[in-house]
Amino acid sequence: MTMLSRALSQPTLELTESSDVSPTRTISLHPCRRRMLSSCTSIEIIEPVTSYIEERVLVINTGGTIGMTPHPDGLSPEPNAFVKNLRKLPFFHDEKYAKETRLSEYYGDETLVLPLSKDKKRIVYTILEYNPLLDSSNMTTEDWAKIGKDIEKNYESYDGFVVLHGTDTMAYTASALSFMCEHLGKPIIVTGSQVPIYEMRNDGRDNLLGALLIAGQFVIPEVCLYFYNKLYRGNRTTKVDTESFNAFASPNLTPLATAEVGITINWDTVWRANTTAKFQVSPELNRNVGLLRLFPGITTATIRAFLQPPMEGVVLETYGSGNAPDNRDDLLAELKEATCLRGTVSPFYHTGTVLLKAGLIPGSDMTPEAALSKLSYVLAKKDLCLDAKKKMMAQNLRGEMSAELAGAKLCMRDSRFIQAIAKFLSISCKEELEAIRDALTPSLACAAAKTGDIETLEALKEMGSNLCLCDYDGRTPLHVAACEGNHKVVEYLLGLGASVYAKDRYGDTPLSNAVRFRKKEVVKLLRKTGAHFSKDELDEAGTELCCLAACSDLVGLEIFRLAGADLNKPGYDGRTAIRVVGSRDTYSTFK
Ligand SMILES: NC(=O)C[C@H](N)C(=O)O
Repeated sequence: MTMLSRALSQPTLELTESSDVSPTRTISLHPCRRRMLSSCTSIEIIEPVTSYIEERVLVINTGGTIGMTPHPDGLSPEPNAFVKNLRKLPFFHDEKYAKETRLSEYYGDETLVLPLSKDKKRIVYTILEYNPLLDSSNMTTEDWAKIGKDIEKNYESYDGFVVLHGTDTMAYTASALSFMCEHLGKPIIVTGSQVPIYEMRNDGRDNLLGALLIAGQFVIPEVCLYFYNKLYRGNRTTKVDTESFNAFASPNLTPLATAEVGITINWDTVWRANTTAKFQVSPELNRNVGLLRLFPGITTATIRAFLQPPMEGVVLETYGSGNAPDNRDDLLAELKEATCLRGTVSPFYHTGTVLLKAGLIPGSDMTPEAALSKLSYVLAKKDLCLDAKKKMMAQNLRGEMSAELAGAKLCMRDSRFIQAIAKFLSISCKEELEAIRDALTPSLACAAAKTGDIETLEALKEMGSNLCLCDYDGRTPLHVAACEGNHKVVEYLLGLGASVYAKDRYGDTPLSNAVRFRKKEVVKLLRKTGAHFSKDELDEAGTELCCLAACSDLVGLEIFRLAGADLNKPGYDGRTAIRVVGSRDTYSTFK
């Protein structure tokens, strides 16, 4: 039997399952094999291609030095050159795999594939190039909104997003995107370079490769900035150097990841939205905002002029830890008149408290870029009154400022269980204790999720463990709870920011698990949180729906429908599930 005829015969072999309690049996063709089958016109022998998990990344190329070439007036972006050039570089495109799996026929010429990663994943990436490509100094809030809307439009088709961008205003764009992208569950990584990727010595290749590998392999639900082997939270960054490859700093937050011999993710630092709402983009931004930096001798006339309409909000950059002159009543009176936000605050000095008394909102340790874009985002919220907007400004929305430590937290070192293991293994240093914690707690949490034991999950959380982490098989407590249909546990984990996009080693998400085990209520809950089938699962659904229809498995069909599958999607032979049913009674029940 050829690979093709074996694959085609599977649907009929799998048609028999239809009970309410047993899992839905589905045929899972690897994306590359499905591509090969879909482009076949006649039966032919297909050489086996080893199946690895494919992850899809959308690269939005907005411009910047990374894709610039020299022109008489200096460097400027070169249109329609980027993909062509990457295609020629073997570490950016595996031509052999692409040919064998008919990548271009399926996804188009703008899609390339990286060589197999160390973690045995294939990153298939599509480049969406903007026209015109921009030097980032020319970017406006409209460009930020366009990026946001494109991500929203393509959100369900990709596992992660990379935004290629100039470095000059990259920290502003990353900050703005972090606020505009509400309830984000997938990585968005902004990157670029100091030297064009076309030059012999450049930083663009490393930056792009690192960003692609992280966006394709790790579910970091944040807008990040990747530069010079470090992944930062985007709204914590600022450009600090125009000459060095190490152009960005994150002054008040350690990197989320470092890419050295291996890629190490600092999961404890990753920000997770504690919401169970679906991803959406709020592209509206208020442009009547400003950034005013205090300097010795600033006049009240300058401040007054700055605060004139149409100005609706101002970020005040102060001295040191949030100080301003306390001997300048004229200046304080001007500020009192306005509603401002200042960059950082410490009630340590009298010169610091005067601004609080003048009614300004403390900005904690936000960067000016983050404070300004946050203000612009918050002021654009039409349905909020001024007080609500002020409150929102003081809240930590996307990890843009350091949270106050809410009392001493029980840590792993206090756990008798871990202590006993540490003693047994003669371990005492913090790093080793944390390594034990990280190795053991995902499995313990999965076990608790299986039995619906929220108390144990809570205890593990109290001990400092991250309930969103996966075990040795890539399975998270959410996967397990979804399989078991433990609705309460699923709700609890989603509330802690567990990712509905986490994939286990077989490429399964909590949603595909809930569908397989027919956990209808969990499917509904996961969908409410934004979970969706991947493009490949949707493409494959037609055949699976036909299988279910052939044995009148209404429960299975209903679960697929709830999970977002289109009942009109044709199967491998062009027939839809509705045609397969053939009986009016059955048809009317699931129409
Ligand atoms: N390195 C760079 O990308 C600088 C360039 N002027 C830009 O911001 O687009």
